[in-house]
Amino acid sequence: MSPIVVAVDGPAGSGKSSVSIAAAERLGYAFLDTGAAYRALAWLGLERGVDLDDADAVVALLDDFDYRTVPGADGTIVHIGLHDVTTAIREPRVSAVVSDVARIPAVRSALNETFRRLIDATQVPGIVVEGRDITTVVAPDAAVRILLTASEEVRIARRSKDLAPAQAATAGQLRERDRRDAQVVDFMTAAPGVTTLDSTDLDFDQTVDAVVALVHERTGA
Ligand SMILES: Nc1ncnc2c1ncn2[C@@H]1O[C@H](COP(=O)(O)OP(=O)(O)OP(=O)(O)O)[C@@H](O)[C@H]1O
Ligand SMILES: Nc1ccn([C@@H]2O[C@H](COP(=O)(O)O)[C@@H](O)[C@H]2O)c(=O)n1
Repeated sequence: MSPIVVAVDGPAGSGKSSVSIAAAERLGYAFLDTGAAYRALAWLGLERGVDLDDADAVVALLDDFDYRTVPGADGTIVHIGLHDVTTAIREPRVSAVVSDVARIPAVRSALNETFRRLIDATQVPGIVVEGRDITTVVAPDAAVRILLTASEEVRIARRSKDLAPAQAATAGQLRERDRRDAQVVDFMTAAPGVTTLDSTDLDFDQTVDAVVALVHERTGA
């Protein structure tokens, strides 16, 4: 049977991963972080010294992109081949270039196919899938579609807390990443049928509660 899909989109630092992981756990659902795949491909490009402005060279990386994920206690454990890149793909140097990879249409179609395969293979009743174009492109027919937002100021402040003091200045990087990503997909305005959840004035638990309540309301489960 097809899983219940909860699609969550939103800008950088809006809480998509952390809130989706917690909501999935409460619901007994699986979780899919689509940004991790874009980050892993960008990481591979950096490792290989590929010019990420060269679309053909980036697309060629897909032939050798052995991307694997395993659910971990704090989120998704990401491997490329035998190499654990879970931490490396979150480094500011990857965040700084991931949009270059994500703007390439052939990359988007290939990764979207991967995401749909992973969704179809879900072994539990549902899956929370988060990214930028899940509500609109990857799973537009999802049972629950959410645009998770928060003011830019609050998102930067939350992100600063995640980073080591030496890296705190890079929290502002998310503004530039949003600007570039928004040229490719619209994750700032809710498409028809998508519910906007603004967490600016909500704490973490209140935000998770709101997602879980919406899933119960929409699915009756
Ligand atoms: N409602 C909230 N109140 C306080 N902190 C929150 C809230 N939602 C998320 N956070 C915190 O904000 C930070 C950013 O969240 P998270 O990494 O989940 O965002 P994201 O949208 O997945 O970001 P990115 O797109 O950059 O990967 C985390 O430290 C998370 O715990
Ligand atoms: N559906 C998606 C998901 C992500 N991206 C790109 O990946 C980058 C990293 O995503 P995070 O969720 O980990 O921040 C993001 O900045 C986008 O460039 C995407 O295009 N579509």
